[in-house]
Amino acid sequence: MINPHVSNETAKIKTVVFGLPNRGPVPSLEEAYDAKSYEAVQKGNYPSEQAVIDEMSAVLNVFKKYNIEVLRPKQLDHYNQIFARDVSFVIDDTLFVANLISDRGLETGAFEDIFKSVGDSLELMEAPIRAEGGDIILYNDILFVGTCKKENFGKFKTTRTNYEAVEYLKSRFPHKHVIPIELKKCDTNPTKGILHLDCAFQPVGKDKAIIYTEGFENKSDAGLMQEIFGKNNLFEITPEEDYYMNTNIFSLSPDLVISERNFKRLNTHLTKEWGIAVEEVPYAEISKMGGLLRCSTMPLVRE
Ligand SMILES: NC(=O)NCCC[C@H](N)C(=O)O
Repeated sequence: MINPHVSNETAKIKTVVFGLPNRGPVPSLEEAYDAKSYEAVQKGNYPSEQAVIDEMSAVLNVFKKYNIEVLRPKQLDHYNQIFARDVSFVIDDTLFVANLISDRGLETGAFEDIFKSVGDSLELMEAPIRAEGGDIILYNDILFVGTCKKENFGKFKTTRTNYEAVEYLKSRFPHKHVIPIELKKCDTNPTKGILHLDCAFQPVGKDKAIIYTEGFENKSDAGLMQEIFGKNNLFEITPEEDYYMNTNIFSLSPDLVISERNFKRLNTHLTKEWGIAVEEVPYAEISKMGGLLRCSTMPLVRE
């Protein structure tokens, strides 16, 4: 029996669910459900099965090095199971089952044993609520929820978390400040839209964050982040860095992260300016499917 517990993005990780290195068949343009996959299909450079296996093995080695307990979903046939983050998410002591986009619907069943392992600490997000873990970002008494302009929900495949989810989480966690962040959306051009909130923002350390404010629909949300974290505690990334998903690293503790080896400016800032050690891994191929390190990890227990 596991007692799920996560209240922020950075406390020492004990147990993590890590996606499987199955990328499924290469989708057609019509089947792609995020802009980076769309672009990779269009350009003919969708990652190979072997590249995905190699990149995820490098992350597994880091988990092993730090004695982190790793759980895996059950393997499905011919299905993309890399991005465990979105399938479910822990808020405080409850494991929520996401209500995923239907294109990813089979991923939930593959988590059955993980859901069973938490006993009664399980709760379903049901229609009309739509929510995916990439949009849920915890910062202790603050809960950031990535969403989009109300009139855009359902018009894009990259709209995954709706205002019904925001309202539900407000009532479910009355002691938390639930802050919706509207994201720009575009299904075909990754430079014009943001899939999930963790593709434009993530707290690191104890009081800092990596941020891409150009991905936010409202300028006021950039101001709000400055109020919460303070200007010097925000590392603003460039459009090019966002294209490669620099916000989407994974914290093992407040002073240790796993990051992509090509994120030179970010990794230098983390180590030299913020005293956060970086385990560098190759993950650039996986980024072509619209997710990176946060997206493929789902923390079940942090300290
Ligand atoms: N949290 C995330 O941003 N997850 C990445 C999911 C990528 C996947 N291709 C999707 O569109 O759902």
